Amino acid sequence: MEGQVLQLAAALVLAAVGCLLVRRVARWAATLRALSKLPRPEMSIVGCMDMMADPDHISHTFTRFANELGDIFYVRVLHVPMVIVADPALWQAALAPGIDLPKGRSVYGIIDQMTSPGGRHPNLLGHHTHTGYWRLVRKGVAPAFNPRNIRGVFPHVLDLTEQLTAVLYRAGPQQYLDVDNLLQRESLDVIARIGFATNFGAIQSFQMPGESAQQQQQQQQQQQQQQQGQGGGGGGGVTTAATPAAAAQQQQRASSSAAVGGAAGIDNGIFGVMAAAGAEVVARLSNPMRFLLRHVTPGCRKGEANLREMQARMRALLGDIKARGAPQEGDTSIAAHLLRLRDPGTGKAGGRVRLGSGPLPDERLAAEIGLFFFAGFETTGHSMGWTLFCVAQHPEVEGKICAELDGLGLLVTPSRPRPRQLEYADLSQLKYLGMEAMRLVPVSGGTVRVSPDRPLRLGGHTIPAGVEILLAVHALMNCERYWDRPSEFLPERWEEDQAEYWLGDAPGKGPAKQQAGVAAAAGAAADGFQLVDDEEALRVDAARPPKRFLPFSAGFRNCIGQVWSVQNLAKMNLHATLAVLLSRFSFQLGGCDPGAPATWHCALPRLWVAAHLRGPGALWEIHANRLTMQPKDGLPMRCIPRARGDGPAV
Ligand code: HEM
Repeated sequence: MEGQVLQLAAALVLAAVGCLLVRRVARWAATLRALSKLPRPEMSIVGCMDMMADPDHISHTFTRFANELGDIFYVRVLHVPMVIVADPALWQAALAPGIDLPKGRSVYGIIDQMTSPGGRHPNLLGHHTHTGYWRLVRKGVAPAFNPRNIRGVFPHVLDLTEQLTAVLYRAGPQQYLDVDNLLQRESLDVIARIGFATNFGAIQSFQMPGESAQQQQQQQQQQQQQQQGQGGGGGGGVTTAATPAAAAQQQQRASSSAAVGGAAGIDNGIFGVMAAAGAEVVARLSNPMRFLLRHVTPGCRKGEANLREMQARMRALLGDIKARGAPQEGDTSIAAHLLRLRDPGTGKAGGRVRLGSGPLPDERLAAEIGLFFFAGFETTGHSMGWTLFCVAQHPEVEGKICAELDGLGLLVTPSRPRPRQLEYADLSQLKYLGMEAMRLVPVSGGTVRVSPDRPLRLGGHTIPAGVEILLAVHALMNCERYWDRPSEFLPERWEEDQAEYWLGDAPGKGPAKQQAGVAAAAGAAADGFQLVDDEEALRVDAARPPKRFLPFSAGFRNCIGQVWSVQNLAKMNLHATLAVLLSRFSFQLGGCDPGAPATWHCALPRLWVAAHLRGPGALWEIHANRLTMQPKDGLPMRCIPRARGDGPAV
């Protein structure tokens, strides 16, 4: 009798599992049937394996598909379909307030695994916009990034830039340095300093090629003493305050530096810890089995250990912050805003997160701190690196930047070896830095959303429920339909009025007709995006032409480092650092120069970059297996001080 009951139970369980499987397979088949009306690139049965085997970066692959197939198409990642969108109007529609599609878990779930053990405490980035948790954190922390606060932390950025230039001066003009690595370190130190009043010492722990650890330590000590002596001034060629604003800035820099300068720093190895954790995220994205095998195979165990190490560092940093006591009233750092977060007590906390009435629990705070570093340092560092990469290959552009800096009295020249110091107000005068390299080589892949629990009309196509949609930023900003000569580095394109917007005319076919463009964009938006059964809910602001330049994404879920449209953290750091670097140095790429060490040459020349970025024979690879778009083997450059008079003619 007992045996029969067991058999019956087993049969029922099997039947239930079978039903579930059949339903899943039927749903999957229906999804593919519905998507089959969308264009799809030719692929073998294993779908994305072809893309993974493709040595090109996935962002370039999607741009190529967008040029060939149109603004919306789909690919299969093994059996899982993903819709790719490259059209500005559809981007605008998908991110419009009131629509704002939920985030796709296949990507953000893995980022959660980096910031909390097993991804148990999802961070800000992956939460749905409509959850109480996302609103609480985003609204609570955004003021740290408002223009007044960003202006206030400008002296810190200058101070760290001085540390960076000190490394370059120390290296001398003959040495090749991995400038991309240094710029990431600078961005990491900036976030640590201004966000968490902590000295990570990532710039100072940069090891010069051929330098022993002992020599490096001595250099660090010397540099620290020098900074304390100068009140944080650093070792560059520019320390003179020419205006009262600069004098006040210098004073502020001295006190800001002193505020953190004495702190020992969590650990100099932090840069390596962050990089190893980032690498594991990427490994899990291409192979989600790594999570399941995290305690089994040696490789997966190591990857898990790297994530745990990063989490431990973030918990240690939180402990350090809490040990300072409750944040002061005027403290506008990210840390202070995080510590002040309280559940408003609406009882409407969304998702799986239940907020109590007290402060956020430590594990959530540590996860958010980890996210701010993860989201901010590589993105900003590589964006600066790519700008120098492009500028180094375009002497005419470098000449224009120098002319701009010279006009402001900021350029180091043989006759002006100690120009005045960069001021916050100068940043808005620098028109030539920034945008074009971010368009051509956007570091972020875009944003991954998912069609909600009802089918979606997008660009005239029906997308079934639960399908992930990649708003592909490289495709958007490099598509031939929306840009004139998209694969060329042409900073002058930003001199045109409204260059950020897609105004409707096909590029290269006559002047943009704004009115017609707006109408076309509005038509596409209204027509192109509705929930099948809820059109009214998805009205799009037809008056606005859609943007075609969105490196920071858009809408509610745009980058918090870019939350205000004026100078914000990402842009301020990028502009200030590049202005200081280019006013003092000319950068020469390794690989363009017969004197460059052979190890910097790519073994297999990847001609995409050479062809597209017009490098004079530069054999550069973009790392195909990284989340952010980054140079494969770093960015070897010689940094030639301008005061020697061997920079470009201005
Ligand atoms: C050039 C530099 C940067 C670029 C290109 C960039 C780009 C982006 C993009 C595209 C997103 C949306 C991601 C998605 O939906 O998947 C994003 C979100 C975010 N970024 Fe940035 N970012 C930069 C710098 C920073 C900095 C400096 C910080 C802060 C220290 C930061 C913090 C964040 C956060 C917290 C989010 C999530 C916001 C939310 O979901 O509400 N980013 N960023």
